[in-house]
Amino acid sequence: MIDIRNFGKQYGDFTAVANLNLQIPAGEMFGFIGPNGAGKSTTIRFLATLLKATHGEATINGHSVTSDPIGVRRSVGYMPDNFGVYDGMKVWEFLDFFAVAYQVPRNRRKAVLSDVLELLDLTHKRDDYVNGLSRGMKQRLCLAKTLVHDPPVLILDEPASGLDPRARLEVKALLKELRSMGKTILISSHILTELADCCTSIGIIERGQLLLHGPIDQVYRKLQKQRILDIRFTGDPAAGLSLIRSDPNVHQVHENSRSCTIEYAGKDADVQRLLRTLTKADCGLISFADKEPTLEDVFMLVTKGLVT
Ligand SMILES: Nc1ncnc2c1ncn2[C@@H]1O[C@H](COP(=O)(O)OP(=O)(O)OP(=O)(O)O)[C@@H](O)[C@H]1O
Repeated sequence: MIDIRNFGKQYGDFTAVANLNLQIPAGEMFGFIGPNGAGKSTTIRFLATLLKATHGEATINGHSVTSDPIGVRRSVGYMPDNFGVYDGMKVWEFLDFFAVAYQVPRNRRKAVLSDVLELLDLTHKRDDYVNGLSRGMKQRLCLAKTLVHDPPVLILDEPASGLDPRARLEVKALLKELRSMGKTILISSHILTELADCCTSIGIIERGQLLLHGPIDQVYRKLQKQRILDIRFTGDPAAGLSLIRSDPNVHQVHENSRSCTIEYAGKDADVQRLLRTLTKADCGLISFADKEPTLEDVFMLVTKGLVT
């Protein structure tokens, strides 16, 4: 369980994070989502006991980040957004180094390393030099080192950044496997779709403010009052667009050459009425879709203040 109470961080006059309150129950995979500079790493570094808060407190599995940092470090596997690897070190030496640092008993180290290498599909790279690994493998190795002391909680700062689509999928599959092993996982990203199908709950942060958080289905439900309509026309969309704009439930219209995406606040009956109006008007309507909101949509709506 991760419990953050009233966390705030100031850099001089600048507020990087303001009064953040967040509880993540054990066994969750929590997606911490926000654009660049939103305050994700600041919060994560505080949880990893690497940054002093201006105010507030957090506990991880009952250990206070401020008064029991050693207890926190024993419970947490932390993967930073930027990590260094050491020249002239082999993959197994890198992991062994962290196993020693985390006081894994000598007689268990060999087995732990072999398990972790197996889990991360790095066994065949055991004797390779770390600095010769591809970026994706380095990333996997960094994830491997967060697991050597078998922590119940993983805090991962953008673990898939800079990876190609296939390597991203591999990281996602791994995270799912770690969750099925009972780990509580906090993972940050500025790419929403990356987290859509593996997180159980999400929080959206922007400019240091946590705008929305909760179980993923709850966040989707909140969105239902705001829907996205995707409308296409065969020819000039001007006539259709003018009808669309006259509907009071239309919040915003994003136009393309022969289609538009609408942020719409109406209920099912209103959507049906708009569809009927467009069909009757003979304005070249060729498709009309009431889209399932994606996480991207949630993010855009929340950060624009349309969903609270
Ligand atoms: N040491 C520092 N001194 C001054 N400002 C800082 C410092 N560290 C972070 N900031 C500022 O605090 C804000 C939050 O930064 P943070 O790194 O937490 O964002 P982030 O959400 O992790 O972004 P990214 O996705 O780019 O990593 C940013 O505006 C950043 O410039």
